[in-house]
Amino acid sequence: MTDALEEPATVSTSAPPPPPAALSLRGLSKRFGRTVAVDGISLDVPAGSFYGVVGPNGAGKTTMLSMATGLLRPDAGTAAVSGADVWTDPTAAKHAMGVLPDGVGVFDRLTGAQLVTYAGLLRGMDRPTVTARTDELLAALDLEDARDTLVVDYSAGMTKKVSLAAALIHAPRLLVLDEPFESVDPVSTSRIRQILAGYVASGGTVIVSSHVMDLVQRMCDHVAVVAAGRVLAAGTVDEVRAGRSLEDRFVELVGDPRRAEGLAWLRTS
Ligand SMILES: Nc1ncnc2c1ncn2[C@@H]1O[C@H](COP(=O)(O)OP(=O)(O)OP(=O)(O)O)[C@@H](O)[C@H]1O
Repeated sequence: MTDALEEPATVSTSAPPPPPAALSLRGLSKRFGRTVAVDGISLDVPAGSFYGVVGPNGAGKTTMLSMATGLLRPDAGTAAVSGADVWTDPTAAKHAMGVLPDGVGVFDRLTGAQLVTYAGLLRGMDRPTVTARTDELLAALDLEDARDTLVVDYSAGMTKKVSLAAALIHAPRLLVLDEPFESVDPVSTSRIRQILAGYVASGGTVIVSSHVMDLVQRMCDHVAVVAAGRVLAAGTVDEVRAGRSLEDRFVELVGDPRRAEGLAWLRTS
């Protein structure tokens, strides 16, 4: 009797497919009257990245992020969160995402604690979990003393922080934060950076828009430079800055044609 020959183990040589991008934009476009705010933007934000979006005033950052998060319907193009289309599969896409929009009103006749609690209950979370997380978030963002103050009486920075808490409460896998540090004091900025760094280290993805190049260079691992509704450069921070500071590279990419012109009347001597 002969021993049966063992079947050779089959070794697959094909690598597993890469995970879908945390956020994938294809040909996003938006026009307001004659103003082209976003002009066919395509961008992939890798899962697990800390992604900065920078650009001059009026570049189209808020319009792009609003379309990417389902707040503004695009004229053309698509946005998908971990493969779920934001407009045709909004439940799945929005479940995976926490959003801090810029310039969108909050329910400011609620107290800070009520606003964060409301955000958690709206996400279908149970009340004990919402209560515990609300307390933790308000403490982490230094809002404990203001928890029972109406948001309408908050400062701009406090409103930003309570809105961030509302975006975080359901522990989404993707955070989209439009200008999260605007009006926020340095201690709170540092605290928020720590929270976000820990979140990325645990596998979350953060997208932040900011005008503070130094902050983006230190905090983010990827960056996109947007101007006039288009992406001028995108990649890792080191790729985009190409050996210079991000600020120098930004000015080089975006240009500053009016730098030395005019305002002679403002010079006192
Ligand atoms: N609702 C709107 N109606 C008309 N025009 C708009 C509207 N929203 C934005 N725009 C225009 O679209 C362009 C892009 O604006 P957007 O707010 O997206 O820029 P941004 O990069 O976020 O600017 P900033 O850095 O100043 O916040 C600007 O020219 C702006 O005036």
